[in-house]
Amino acid sequence: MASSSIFNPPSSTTALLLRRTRHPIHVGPTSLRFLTSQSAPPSSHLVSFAASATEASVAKVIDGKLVAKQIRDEIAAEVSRMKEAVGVIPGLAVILVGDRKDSATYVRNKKKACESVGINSLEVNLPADTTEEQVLNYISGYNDDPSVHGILVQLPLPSHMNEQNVLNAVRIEKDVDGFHPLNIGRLAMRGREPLFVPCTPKGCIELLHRYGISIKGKRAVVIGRSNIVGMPAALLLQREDATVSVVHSRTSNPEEITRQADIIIAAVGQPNMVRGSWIKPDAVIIDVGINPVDDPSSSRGYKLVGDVCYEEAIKVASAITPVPGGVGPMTIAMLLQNTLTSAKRINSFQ
Ligand SMILES: Nc1nc(=O)c2c([nH]1)NC[C@@H]1CN(c3ccc(C(=O)N[C@@H](CCC(=O)O)C(=O)O)cc3)C=[N+]21
Repeated sequence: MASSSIFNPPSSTTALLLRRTRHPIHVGPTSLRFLTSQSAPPSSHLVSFAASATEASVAKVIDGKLVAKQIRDEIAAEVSRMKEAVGVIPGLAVILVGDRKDSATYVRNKKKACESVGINSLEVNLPADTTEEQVLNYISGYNDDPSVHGILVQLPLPSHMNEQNVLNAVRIEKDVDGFHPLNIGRLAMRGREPLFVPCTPKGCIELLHRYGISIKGKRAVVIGRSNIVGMPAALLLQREDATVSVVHSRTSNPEEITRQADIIIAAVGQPNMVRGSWIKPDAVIIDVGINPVDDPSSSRGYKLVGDVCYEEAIKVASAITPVPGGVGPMTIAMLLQNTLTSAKRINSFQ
């Protein structure tokens, strides 16, 4: 498998990152797969440890929580630099309609994340029976508010609302979710640049970059074709010169197609759907799914699992994102990054 390893030698940033992660790995022209061991052996033992490698190996865990923290630190430094230089503090407005518990949790996490980097957050919570017109009024107010650089309408919206109308109303210069059709259109076109890229797919690609995993020329399979993850993820991978297939609910042979992938991005919302048998040895797996499943042993009564069967995948893949602690924290970090980018652009600050 060494010759088909999709890893490149890491940049210095990556090397730093890898050193701080749980598993020591040898990075270089050969494969990154290494021995089964959840706990890292001391580095001085690594050689003999690796030399005895014969059978079972386990994927490297891609630590989204750690990378997200690094990115938040970088953003915090930029936010204070901008504040000192031009006196502007980036502002993010979040509109939440209805009382879905998961949405409320996400919005709370976004607010906390804003605070942690010095971004101002404005939040409006509207009852489920709010009219579309009222939501449009809020958007229009934030569109015109110079202290707001990003506007996020938490999805899903209540069913009586036309999501398309609402998303189209966000000024493209403040569309930090990257959901405006003009931003998506530019993402799809060669030679064009969107103002913003959707946060979750952007976070997936950022993880690959920061772990030194090359995308160019690789076979990528995206499982799921949603507007917010699957579709933009496929577009982004294609922009990165991958050869991309999209597997969806009407695909007749999803397992066979997925098994050809060097890189898998799973975003379907089906717990443990992708089994070990779907995965080519040494593939890299980015698991976007965040699915609650019953777990009586947990204090919450449930636990979160991905779209990929982690226990099986970790034995086959070369690297994998965990759930939680993988893509989720990256989504929020990319939202903060988009908000900072927006504030810089609006104020012509480099
Ligand atoms: N307009 C809009 N933009 C969004 O970006 C958007 C949205 N609507 N609607 C809902 C989804 C979902 N989403 C998540 C963000 C972070 C975590 C996250 O940080 N999860 C953590 C913690 C999970 C936990 O323990 O609860 C983790 O995976 O480690 C999860 C999910 C953003 N979304």
